[in-house]
Parts: sequence; structure tokens; C-alpha cells
Amino acid sequence: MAKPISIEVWNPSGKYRVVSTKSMPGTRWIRLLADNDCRLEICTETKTILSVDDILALIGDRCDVQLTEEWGEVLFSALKRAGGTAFSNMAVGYNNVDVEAANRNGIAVGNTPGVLTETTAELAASLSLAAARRIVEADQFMRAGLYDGWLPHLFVGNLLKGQSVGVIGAGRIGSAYARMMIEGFKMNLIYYDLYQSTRLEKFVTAYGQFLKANGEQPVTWKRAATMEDVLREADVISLHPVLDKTTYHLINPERLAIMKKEAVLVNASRGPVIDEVALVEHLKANPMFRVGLDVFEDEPYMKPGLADMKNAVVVPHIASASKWTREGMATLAALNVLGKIKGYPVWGNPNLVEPFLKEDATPPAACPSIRSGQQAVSQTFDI
Ligand SMILES: NC(=O)C1=CN([C@@H]2O[C@H](COP(=O)(O)OP(=O)(O)OC[C@H]3O[C@@H](n4cnc5c(N)ncnc54)[C@H](O)[C@@H]3O)[C@@H](O)[C@H]2O)C=CC1
Ligand SMILES: O=C(O)C(=O)CO
Repeated sequence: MAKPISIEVWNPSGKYRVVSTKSMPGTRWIRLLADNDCRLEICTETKTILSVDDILALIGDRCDVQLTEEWGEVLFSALKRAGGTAFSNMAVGYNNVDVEAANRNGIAVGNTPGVLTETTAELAASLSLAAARRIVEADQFMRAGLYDGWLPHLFVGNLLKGQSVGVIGAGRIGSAYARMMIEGFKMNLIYYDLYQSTRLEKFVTAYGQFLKANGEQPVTWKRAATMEDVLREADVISLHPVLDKTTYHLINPERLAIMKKEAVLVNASRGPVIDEVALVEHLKANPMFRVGLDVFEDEPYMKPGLADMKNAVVVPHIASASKWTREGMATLAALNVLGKIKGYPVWGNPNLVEPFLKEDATPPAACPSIRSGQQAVSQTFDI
């Protein structure tokens, strides 16, 4: 029998029981559930990743809906037995969710797209700059009291202006990142995706025309026929695909070998998109090659040797960590499960979630981004 697990309860007499495996930022998500006849139980365990037994104990013998954690057959069948109807990820990526198992158990699955697009892209841009200009190394140098005056060769890094920025996975976040690097640093884009990113292409064309009309060098875009074309040509490459079997170890030893020796590689998608053991070896052999990583293959751990690499900037999966975004993710996750309880229809476009995020407005009577037990959770829109 699983040991009891610490929780805080909101609206104890609520008709519907909603369980959250984490405390989430903000209070609107709590109010929305409590004000709609939900008893909300929030896990207050201090450990970060709950075990399956922990979550089974949380679900108990009656649970209407659930928010965020690793989910497969054991948990979805337990949620079904407890009368559950919905699960929502407090994340847009849902590789931690066995959607087929949810379908088999008739559990609707939600995620939180759109609200984290710019926040995540800004972190990827931050990692691009931090790696290109060796910010962390220089910071540590200063703090160690090693600076004793300006030197021509001190922490020389990479110029971005006029260089090539590569994006693999030009969806919501990849497109937002591309625009930041193009608008902000006049970089030229080369991207690879399974789908054409028409809106992004039109933006870059128009921006290039604007620059030319003002006597400046226009920026350009190119849709690569292969991923290798991006890796060969780009000076900065940022990874923004979903994690699935087609993108697992997408960056492998062979693809690392064809990248420029002084390239910058950024990953704010999922750790397993990169073969991290191969990356450590590549970083050791190529000191001018630099990486900026927000995610890791074996989170929360780094592969041996990565922590020692001066040409790596590493942060702990914080790409969506802005106040507005995290509170918005909590709101969307709560409204996904609340919408299922109320029998609301699915919102037409999960890319346009602003109507759900207005603090003092009543949210639309819809599920922001959830599919009934039979439909896929995520869609790819031409953004
Ligand atoms: N580090 C963090 O905190 C965060 C990480 N993420 C990750 O970023 C991912 C992308 O998020 P969004 O941009 O909102 O999703 P999205 O669905 O808008 O974009 C993903 C893109 O990847 C492309 N893609 C899929 N398979 C591919 C392949 N084999 N080769 C090339 N492109 C491929 C798709 O066509 C799509 O355009 C999420 O799935 C999640 O894993 C998202 C938010 C925060
Ligand atoms: O949204 C996601 O996919 C994350 O990784 C957390 O923001």
C-alpha cells in the first residue's frame, strides 16, 4: 500500500475532486477550480518527481481529473477506476504522456501550448548569446578576481550580425526564436521542418525588404531540404522539434561532425533530441564549439563530463519560467480539466489562448487545448 502523501485542500466540500501533483504559480487556477465546485488537492511533497505509487496514493479511489506528471497505463487505468475523465499536462510537450494509454482508458489529455512560446524562445535566444559571447566563463573569471585589465584576446566570442541562424523545428517556438535572432541581430535564416513555415518566410521576406528600402543589407531565409544542410551552413543552431522517435538523438556523432568547428548549438526542446554522451566528446575535442542547454537527456542529471565543460552553458529546464507564462500554464491546465468536467467543447485554435489568460475576464466556455480520449492532443499549425 502506498504511503500517505502530504496535500493541501481547497474547497473541501467541492463536488468534483481535482488532484494536482505539484503546486503551481499564481492563484487564478485555484480560484477557477474552487469557484466551480471542485475540491482541489495539491500535493505538497517536497521531492520533485513523484513515483507511480505516490501518484496512485494521490488518485485514491475517486478522482475526477488530474494535472501534470509522467503518465502511462498504470496511472491512466487507476484514474479511470477512480472515475476520472481528464488529465492535463502543465507543459506543451507531452512526450511524458502515453496518449494511446489515455485513449484506451477514455481519459482526455490536455497540454498548454501558445502561452509559453515567446518565453521559451527568449530563453533560447539568451542561451545563444550566453554561449556565443562566453558570458558564464567571463562572469566566473571576474568573480574569481582574475581580471587585471583589458586585453585584446580576453574572452573573444562569436559575432551574430549577418551570420546564419539555423532552426530545426520551426513551429511556434522555433519560429518565435528565428524572428528574435533575425530582428534582433540581422541574422540570415536557414530552417528545417517537416512542414513549410509560410508565415515565418513571409515575415523574413518583408523585413528584408524593409531593411533594403532603408539602405541596409536585407536578411534572407532558406528552407533546407535536409537537416544536414542546416547543420553545415548555420553559425548558430537552435533545436525546437517535439520529442518523438523521429527526433530522438537527432543530433548524433555524425551530425555533430558536419557542424562548423566554431558553431553554437542551443537546445531548449527536450534533452534526448541530443546524444549527450557524443556531445560531451565533441565539446572536449572542439573547444571553440559551444552549447547552450536548458534540457538534458537524463534529467535531472547531466551526462558525465558535461558539468566540467567551459564551452557549455547549462540551466535547469527554465525556458518557460516567466511569471506570466507559468501562471498562464497553470490556468490553461486547470481550464482544460474544468472544461472537461463541464462538458465544454474544444477551443478552435490552441495557438490563440489569450482569451483564457485575461485575469479579470470570464474564460471562454471551452477546453483550451484538450482532446477527448480518442483524439491527438497536439496539432501543428502554420504559424
Ligand atoms: N525547455 C522547456 O521548458 C520547453 C520545451 N518545449 C519543447 O519544445 C517543443 C516545441 O514546442 P512548440 O514549438 O510549441 O511545438 P510545435 O508543435 O509548434 O513545433 C514543433 C515543430 O517540430 C516539428 N517537427 C516534428 N518532428 C520533426 C522532425 N523529425 N524534424 C524536424 N522538425 C520536426 C513540427 O513539424 C513542428 O513544426 C515542445 O514539444 C517541447 O518538447 C516547449 C516549451 C518549453
Ligand atoms: O512546456 C514544456 O514542454 C516544458 O518543457 C515546460 O515548460
